[in-house]
Amino acid sequence: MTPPLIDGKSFASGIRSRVASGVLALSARGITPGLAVVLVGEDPASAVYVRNKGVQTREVGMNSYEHKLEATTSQADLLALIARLNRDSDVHGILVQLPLPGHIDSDAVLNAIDPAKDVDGFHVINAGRLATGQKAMVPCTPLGCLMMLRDRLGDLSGLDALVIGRSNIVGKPMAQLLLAEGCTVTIAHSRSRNLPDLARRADILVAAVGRPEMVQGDWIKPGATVIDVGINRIERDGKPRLVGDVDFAAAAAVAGAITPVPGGVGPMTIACLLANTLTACCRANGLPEPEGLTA
Ligand SMILES: Nc1nc(=O)c2c([nH]1)NC[C@@H]1CN(c3ccc(C(=O)N[C@@H](CCC(=O)O)C(=O)O)cc3)C=[N+]21
Repeated sequence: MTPPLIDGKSFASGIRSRVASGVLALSARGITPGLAVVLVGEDPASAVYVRNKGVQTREVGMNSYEHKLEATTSQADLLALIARLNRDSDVHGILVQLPLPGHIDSDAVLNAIDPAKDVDGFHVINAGRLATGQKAMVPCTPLGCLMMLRDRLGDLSGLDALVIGRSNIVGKPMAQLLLAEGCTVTIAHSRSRNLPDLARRADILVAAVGRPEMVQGDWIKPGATVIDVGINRIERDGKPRLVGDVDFAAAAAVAGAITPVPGGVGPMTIACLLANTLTACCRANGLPEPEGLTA
């Protein structure tokens, strides 16, 4: 029996059409949400993301502002650009593509973004708001994972959730969201002991560890919902391939539901970036937030 696949691609397209309706409703008031993306230098992982993003921003009717800076750009120049975008009332969302070059202090840059425009949800204020149950901008990848989990499982309260990965951009905010949903949350990482045993207890398993196919089929509790956040470029049989952090074929034989890579979490991340930009724009204009697009 093949388990139900969670089709992130079609889920994301549903989110985008709801964002597009929200954008259309704003146009009656003469408001167009604007998203500014700042890229410093060139990183291959970032290139994947940026390729799809500009197109999709315009597709939902938003303005897209792209700022491409040299890899040698100084931190002061980058901070000056962010200050300008913070003041620009046409810009409702600001995303600074990570990773930044080594000579730049990422935390200083992320914390310079106006928290109200922080559509990535990486500002320490937004992390703190999320952790304390206050209205925050929620990081896009965990938000997309939560939407898919709610859609699949309905009420998540009381379920055992394992998050593998402790990054600020996925693992930690994912754990906060699941905790807020009433899950019993375990946060593990690549060096955790007894990872297979922890995994076997999990009704919800979120893999965001960045190790190709690390999660094995026999780690999966039968019927569990598996969310694979990993996007790893590997070579197999001499061909470049994109794989997740989960051994998909083996896990799919046991899981109740599973996200593929590609076509799972990735497309949802971009859709949630657009959702967050719409949310930020509504908040900035004192309008009610779009329903079903926030945490
Ligand atoms: N400030 C910041 N915020 C981010 O959210 C951010 C970032 N920096 N830096 C880079 C990573 C990477 N990332 C991806 C999002 C979607 C896909 C995606 O849509 N992937 C497709 C596959 C595309 C392909 O075929 O190569 C999929 O999974 O189906 C990939 C990667 C966001 N990131």
